[in-house]
Amino acid sequence: MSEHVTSESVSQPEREREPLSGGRPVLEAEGIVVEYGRRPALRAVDGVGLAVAAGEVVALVGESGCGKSSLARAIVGIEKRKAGVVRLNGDDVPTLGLRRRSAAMTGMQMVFQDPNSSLNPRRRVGDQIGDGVRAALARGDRGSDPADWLRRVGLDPAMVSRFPHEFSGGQKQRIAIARALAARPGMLVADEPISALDASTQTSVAALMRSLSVEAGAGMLFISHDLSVVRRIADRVLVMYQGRVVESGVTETVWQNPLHPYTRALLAAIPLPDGAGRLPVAPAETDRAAWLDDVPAALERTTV
Ligand SMILES: Nc1ncnc2c1ncn2[C@@H]1O[C@H](COP(=O)(O)OP(=O)(O)OP(=O)(O)O)[C@@H](O)[C@H]1O
Repeated sequence: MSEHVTSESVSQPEREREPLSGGRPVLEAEGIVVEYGRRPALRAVDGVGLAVAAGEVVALVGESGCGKSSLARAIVGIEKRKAGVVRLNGDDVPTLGLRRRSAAMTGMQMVFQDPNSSLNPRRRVGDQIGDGVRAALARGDRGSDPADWLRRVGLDPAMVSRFPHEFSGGQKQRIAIARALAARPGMLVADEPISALDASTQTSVAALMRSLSVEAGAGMLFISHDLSVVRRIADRVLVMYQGRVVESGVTETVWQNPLHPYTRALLAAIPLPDGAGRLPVAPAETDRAAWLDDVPAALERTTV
């Protein structure tokens, strides 16, 4: 599935830097390092920097275990950073526990993979969307009507007093998205928000996330294994491999002309219409070193 990589084949042409495709940066992260355990520590994120502009969708892709979730959690501030800084609209984002973070950092909202664990089964969906509305009000932003949010995510506003179990998985994820956006965040971080959904609803939920976040002027970091959805909704893409961003750029540019061998392997493994094909398996140990050595050239065009 993945192409053969040798030390000769990894040298890349120098590329120009791509501008941000949106406006001003809402999120800036520099030198993020996340480690787990001790002696030896596992370095899950190894010095990643990125920026996301207001109204821009940036996708984060890479094989399982490459550090995407760790990076997302470090950005939001619910994972401890060993090093690095994160700024939201110029203000430092501290690392806090989940509960303290929700109170302090409503300017950045996260959408998780499983809406069953992110929604409270015992609270009416309108009340849960109301949490988002109250967060916006607490920051001095405009309020909004939870029922109207249901309408905006394609659900019947009359369902506002129902409980989560009365909705399908895709509908629950729409409710989680409504709650996040009702907080009027500057930045939405979505960690595999469509992978737990039926294939039939994945694309529509992803497209909805894009249209609502763009409309709200929020930036979005969108983590997904589904490269066809990524191509469709992301302005830019970051390719992560073994804790580092090995390539980034405007989505279509990366698709048409991937510079890094790992990106080429990743794109070559896009699932075929019949469902065959998967993300590439990791290369042999010798090739791993070569892939990581190749990072600077592929990042030349891309530093954000
Ligand atoms: N809480 C933790 N404690 C110890 N190791 C962890 C923890 N969370 C993640 N890891 C490890 O860190 C590495 C990166 O994991 P992470 O979940 O960030 O990857 P990922 O790219 O999001 O994977 P996936 O696509 O499968 O969700 C993996 O080796 C993982 O086993």
